[in-house]
Amino acid sequence: MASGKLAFIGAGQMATALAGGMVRSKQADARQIWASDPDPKARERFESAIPGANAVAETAQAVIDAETVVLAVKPQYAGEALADAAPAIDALTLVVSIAAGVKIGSIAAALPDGARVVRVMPNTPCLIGQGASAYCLGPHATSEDGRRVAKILGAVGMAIELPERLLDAVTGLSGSGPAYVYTVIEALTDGGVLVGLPRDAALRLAAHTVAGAAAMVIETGQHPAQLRDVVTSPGGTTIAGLAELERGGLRSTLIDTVAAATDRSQELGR
Ligand SMILES: NC(=O)C1=CN([C@@H]2O[C@H](COP(=O)(O)OP(=O)(O)OC[C@H]3O[C@@H](n4cnc5c(N)ncnc54)[C@H](OP(=O)(O)O)[C@@H]3O)[C@@H](O)[C@H]2O)C=CC1
Ligand SMILES: O=C(O)[C@@H]1CCC=N1
Repeated sequence: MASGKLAFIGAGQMATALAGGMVRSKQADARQIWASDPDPKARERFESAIPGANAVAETAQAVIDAETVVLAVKPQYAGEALADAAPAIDALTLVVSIAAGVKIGSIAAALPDGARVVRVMPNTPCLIGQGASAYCLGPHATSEDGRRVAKILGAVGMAIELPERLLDAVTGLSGSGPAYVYTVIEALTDGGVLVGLPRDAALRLAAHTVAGAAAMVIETGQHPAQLRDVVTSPGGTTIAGLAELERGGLRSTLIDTVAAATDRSQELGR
């Protein structure tokens, strides 16, 4: 990946997040990055977010001679995007799909026999090197392809390899997860405003509280319940807040949220 053309089909949010993260982490040279997108505004945004990168209307132009092709269109457009790319794909091309729900089998079926396919589910914090991704190798992808993908994803956050049957669950948890957490941060901020904090102070306190708590889980390796107990003084403020949180059903709502998003990912793959 340090050398070689990298082509994104679709120059939207996720292509921009991944390409931007890779350039920032020096995993890719911006001039080697190409993207195709029918939307001129998306092309403009991609090129201005990643100075030196090339965004074009035609997929054939973006993918020709690419070492790695990343399918980064909405799942509904995957078929047509792959049809445009297929003539330029051969055994030398590594095809990485980030499309939610779209199975390796259906990607491979749209490409020449023997295509090397890796399915990935990243998330938007890849843009700032804090992504959480999972990936799965297709039948013709090599262990070197696996190392390459792990290196790319590792440069923009953490990544784990999982069997393909679990990638819809990953989509429901970490792929979509940033949106849940933004909602939590926004709601905490509103709570702060309700009790008298200026909005900007409340937002900063809420976001850093979420970031700090997540870092505690990651860095201490302690169970979240143990860490919560340390915050929760007998007869204190936290237990008063937690009692209300349980009455509101946050825990079961979040469980149902992940399950609903996983179901939707499965539907997109049918
Ligand atoms: N957003 C996220 O947090 C995550 C998204 N994903 C997956 O990444 C993929 C991209 O999502 P996201 O970046 O959010 O979507 P976006 O809509 O931001 O980007 C997709 C882009 O692809 C363009 N496009 C449509 N058809 C084609 C085509 N045939 N050839 C080339 N470009 C095309 C779209 O143009 P137009 O708008 O005109 O249709 C759009 O600009 C999806 O499959 C999604 O499931 C995975 C993980 C996280
Ligand atoms: O909402 C979606 O479908 C995509 C997939 C994961 C995050 N965003």
